[in-house]
Amino acid sequence: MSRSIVVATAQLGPIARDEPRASAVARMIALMETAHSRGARLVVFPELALTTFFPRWLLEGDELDAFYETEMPGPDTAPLFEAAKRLGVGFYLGYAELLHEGGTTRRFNTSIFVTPEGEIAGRYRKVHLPGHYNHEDWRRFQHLEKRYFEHGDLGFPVFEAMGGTLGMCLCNDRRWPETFRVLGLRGAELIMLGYNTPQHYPQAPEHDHLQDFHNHLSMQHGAYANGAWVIGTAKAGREEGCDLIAGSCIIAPTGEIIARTQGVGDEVAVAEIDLDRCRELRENVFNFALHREPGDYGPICEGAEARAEERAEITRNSRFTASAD
Ligand SMILES: CSCC[C@@H](NC(N)=O)C(=O)O
Repeated sequence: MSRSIVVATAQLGPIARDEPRASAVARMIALMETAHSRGARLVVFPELALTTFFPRWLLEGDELDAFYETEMPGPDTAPLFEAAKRLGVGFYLGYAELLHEGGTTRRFNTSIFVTPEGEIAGRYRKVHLPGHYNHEDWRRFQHLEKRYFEHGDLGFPVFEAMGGTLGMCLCNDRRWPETFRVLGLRGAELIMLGYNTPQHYPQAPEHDHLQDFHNHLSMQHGAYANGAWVIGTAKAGREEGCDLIAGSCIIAPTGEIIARTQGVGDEVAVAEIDLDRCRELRENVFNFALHREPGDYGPICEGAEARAEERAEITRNSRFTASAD
C-alpha cells in the first residue's frame, strides 16, 4: 500500500475579537474545500484557530470563558467535522479547551487530529507555555498563556492515523528540540503544529527581523534531526493591531521546505508527501539505535520534580487555571 498522501497547510489570516466561531469555521471549511480540490486528504489549521489570540488581553469571568470550547465537536464546530466526512479529509485543529474534572475547572491550549471519518484520533495539550501570569503595563500586547492555560498533562503522544504514525505540538513547543525528539523517539513520521507568533518580541526587539528565520529554523531542524515530515501552520496578518508572522509550510525529513504560503491571509499550500521517506534519515545519519548516546544526555531530564512542584504551586495560586468549581 502506498504511503504517499497529499497534505495541506491551511493558514488563517486575522480573526477579529468579535468574529463569531461560525465565521472562523466557515473560513476553515472554505480552506478545506480548496485543499480537497487540490487532492489533499489531510489539512493542518493553526493554534487557537476558532478565535482571536485572546491571551493578548487581561480578561476575566464570562468574557474570558467565551474563548474556550467546553465540547468538541460543539454546535459551532460540528460543521467542520461534517465537512471532513463529506470530503474525506482529516484535520488538525488548535483550540482553547475548558473542562470540569474532579470538582475543578481545567484549561488547556489543545490540538486534536480528526480522521476523515470524523473521529478524534489524537489529542495534545501544550507543554511549553510562553509569556507571563500577570498583566504587565509596559507591554502593548499581553501574552497571558501562562495565566490562561495549565501545563499540558499528556506529554507528547503519537497515534496511528492516515496510514502512518502522527504527532502534534503547538507553537512555542517548536522552539524546543526536546519536543521533536520525544515525538521522534516514539516513531512520529508526520508532526503537525499550529502557531500564533507576533512579529514583535518585546523583551528583545532586536530579534524582530529574525522571527521568520527562527520559525523555519526550529521546524526544519525538528524535521531533519528526527527524520519526520513537519507541517507548520500560522494564524497570520494584523490581528487586532498585532502583526503575526505567516510562513506556513510543509517540510521534508531532509529539512527542506517543499511548499509554503506566500501571503498573510487565508491561504492553502499543498504537497504530496511519502511517509516512507522518513527512512532516508532514520536508517542513516539519525539511526537512533546505532548512533544516539542517551547515556550522555542526563542533564536534559534533571530538575523534573522541582519543576513539577513549581508549576503545582503556581496552579494552586492561580484562579484561572485549575480552579475549584
Ligand atoms: C511570547 S513568546 C513568542 C510567541 C510564541 N507564541 C505562542 N503562541 O506560543 C511563539 O513561540 O511563537
